Amino acid sequence: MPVESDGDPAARAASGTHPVHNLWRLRRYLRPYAAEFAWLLVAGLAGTAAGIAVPLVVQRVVDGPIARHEPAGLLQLGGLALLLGVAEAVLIFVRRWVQSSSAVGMEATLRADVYAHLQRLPASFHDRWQSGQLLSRITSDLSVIRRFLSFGVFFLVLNLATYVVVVLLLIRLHAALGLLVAASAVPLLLIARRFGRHYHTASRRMQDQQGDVATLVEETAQGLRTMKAYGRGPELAARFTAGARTLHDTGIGKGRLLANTAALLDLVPNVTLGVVLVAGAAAAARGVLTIGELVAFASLQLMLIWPVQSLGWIIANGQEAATAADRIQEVLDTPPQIVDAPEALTLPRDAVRGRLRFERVSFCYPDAAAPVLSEIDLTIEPGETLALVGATGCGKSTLLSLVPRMHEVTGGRITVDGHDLRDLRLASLRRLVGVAFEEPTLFSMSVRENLTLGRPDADDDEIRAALALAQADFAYDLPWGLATRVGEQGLSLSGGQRQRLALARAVLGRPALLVLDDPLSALDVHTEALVEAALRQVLRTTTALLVVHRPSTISLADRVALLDGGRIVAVGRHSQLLATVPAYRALLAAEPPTGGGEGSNSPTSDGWGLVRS
Ligand SMILES: Nc1ncnc2c1ncn2[C@@H]1O[C@H](COP(=O)(O)OP(=O)(O)OP(=O)(O)O)[C@@H](O)[C@H]1O
Repeated sequence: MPVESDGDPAARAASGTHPVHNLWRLRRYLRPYAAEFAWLLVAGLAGTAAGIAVPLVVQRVVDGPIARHEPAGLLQLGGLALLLGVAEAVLIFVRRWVQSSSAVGMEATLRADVYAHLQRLPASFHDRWQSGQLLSRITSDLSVIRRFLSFGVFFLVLNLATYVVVVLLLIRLHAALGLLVAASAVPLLLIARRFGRHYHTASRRMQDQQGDVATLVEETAQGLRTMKAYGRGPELAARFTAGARTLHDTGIGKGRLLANTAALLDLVPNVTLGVVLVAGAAAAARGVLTIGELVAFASLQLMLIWPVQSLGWIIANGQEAATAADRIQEVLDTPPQIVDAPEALTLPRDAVRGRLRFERVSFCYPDAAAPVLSEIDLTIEPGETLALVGATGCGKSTLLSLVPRMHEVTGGRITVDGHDLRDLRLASLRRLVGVAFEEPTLFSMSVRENLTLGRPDADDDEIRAALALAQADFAYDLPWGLATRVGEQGLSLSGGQRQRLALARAVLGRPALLVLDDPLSALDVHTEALVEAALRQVLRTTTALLVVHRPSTISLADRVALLDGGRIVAVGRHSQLLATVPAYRALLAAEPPTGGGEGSNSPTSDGWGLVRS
C-alpha cells in the first residue's frame, strides 16, 4: 500500500486539506440525480412536518374536546391526527423508494469511472498497488460513500431541520424551557466534534486493513496450488488469522468509540427531558402552562431524541465516507502517464513496413535506484526476427514491454518506420503489435473472446489460421468448441495449452510487429517443433522481437542480441556470436542443449549441441 498518510489527521492538517475535501469533490456524481434528491428532501421534510404537527394536534385535543368533554370535536381532531400519521407513512415510503434507486445509480457511475481509470493507469501503477487494496476500494469504499451520500447527508439535513423547527416551537410554547433545550445543543456539538476527530483515524485504519485482508485472500486463491504443494497452508492461515485479528481489533475499537459516544449523545436529551418534565409539571401546576401544552412540549421534545441519537451514526458514516473518498481519490488522482499525445497518429496496418528501432533507449522502474536498461541501440529491419538473450533478470522482458508501451522509455526513443511510438495513438500501436508475455494470461471468458481480445473484429478464418499456427486446434475439441469458457486465469487448461492460445492471440490478424517472451517454453518437444515450423512462416513477413531462454528457439531468429547489465553487448548472427563472443558461448553453454540452430531455415549443427529439429 503506497499511501497511508491521508489517514493521519496531522498529515492532512499539514497539507491544508479539510477532512471532507475529497468527499466534496465527488459532488458531481450527485448532479444527475439533483431532481431526485430535491424530491427526496421535499418528501422527507413534508413527512417530518406531518410528524411534528401530530403533537400540536394532540395539544388541541387535550386542551379542547378532552378538557371541555366534547366528543364531536375529539373525533374531528383525532381524524386529523390519523390523517397526518398516514401522510407521514406514505411520504416515508416515497422517500425510501427514490433514495435507493438514485444512490445505487450514483455508485454504479462512480465505480465505472474508477474501473476505467484503473485501466488507463500504467503497468507501473499496478506493480506498486496491491490488488486487494484496489478491490476493497472499488467495492466496500464505494458502498460506504453511497450510504453516506444517500442516507447520511439526507438525515443530516432532515435532522437539523427537525431540530431547529422543534426547538423554535418549544421556545414558542415556553420560552425558558425551550431555551434550555436549545442550550443542550452545546454539549452535543462538543461530543460530536471530539468523536469525529478520533473516528476519522480509526476508520482509515480499518479500511486499509480491509484492503490488506482482501489482498491476503486474493493471494491465497491465486497461489493455492503452490501453497498446497509446499504444504504451506498453516502458515498462510496464520498470516490470514493475524490480518483478520488486526482488522477485528480495529473494528472493536471503532465500535466502542461509537458506543461510548452514542451513550453520551443519548444522555443529553434524556437529562434535558427529565428537567423539562419536572419544571413543566411545576409550571402547569402554577397555571403558566396548560396540560395540553405540557403534553405537546414533552411529545415534541421526544421527537428530538432520534435526531440526536442518530448524530453519532451520521458522523461515523460521514467519517467513513470521507476516508473512503480519500482512498478513491488516491486512485483517481493518479494521472495515467501513458496516454495519447494531442496530435497522435493512427497508422493503418497496410501502411506499416515494420522497421523497429531503439535509439539510445534507457528505462528505470519508478523508485528503482538504477536503470534496468541503458543506451539501447538496436534496429530490426522489416520482416526480420531478432532474438534477445541474456542472463535471468538482465532486463529482456522489460525491453519487450516498451514496444507496446506497457512501460514508457525514460530516455531515448523507440520508432516504428521512423515514427516515435509516443506519437502514435495507443489503440493504433496496440493493433500493430502482437504480444505474448512469459506468463500466458487468459481471462474467465470464452476461448473466442480470449483470442480476439485485441482484434474483436477477427473473422472465423483468421481465428482458424491463428489457432493452426499456434498448434492450438485442440480448442475446437473443447466441450463447446471456441465458446467454451476457460476457468479463471485459464487454469482449467494446461500450461502448454494456455501458451498456445496466448500465441494464437498474439499472431491473430498478422500484426506488423510481434513481441514474444519465450513463446515455446511450456511446450513438449514434439509440439514445440510443430509450433516452431508454423511460426517460422509468420516470422518471414513480420518484424519480430523474441526473448529466448532456450537455445532451441534461437533457430527462429535471423540475428541475436546479447543483453548484459542492461546494455546490448553484442549483436549478430548466432554463429558469429558463438565464434566471437565468449559471454554468449558461456550463456548458451549453461542452457541444456535441447536442439535448435542457426538462424537460417536449413538444419545446422554448431558444435554447441544447437541442432535445429
Ligand atoms: N515491475 C517492476 N518493478 C521494479 N523492478 C522490476 C519490475 N519488473 C522487473 N524488475 C526488475 O528489473 C530487472 C529486469 O527484469 P526483467 O523481468 O526484465 O528480466 P528478464 O531478463 O526478463 O528476466 P527473466 O529472464 O528471468 O525473465 C530485474 O532486476 C527485476 O528485479
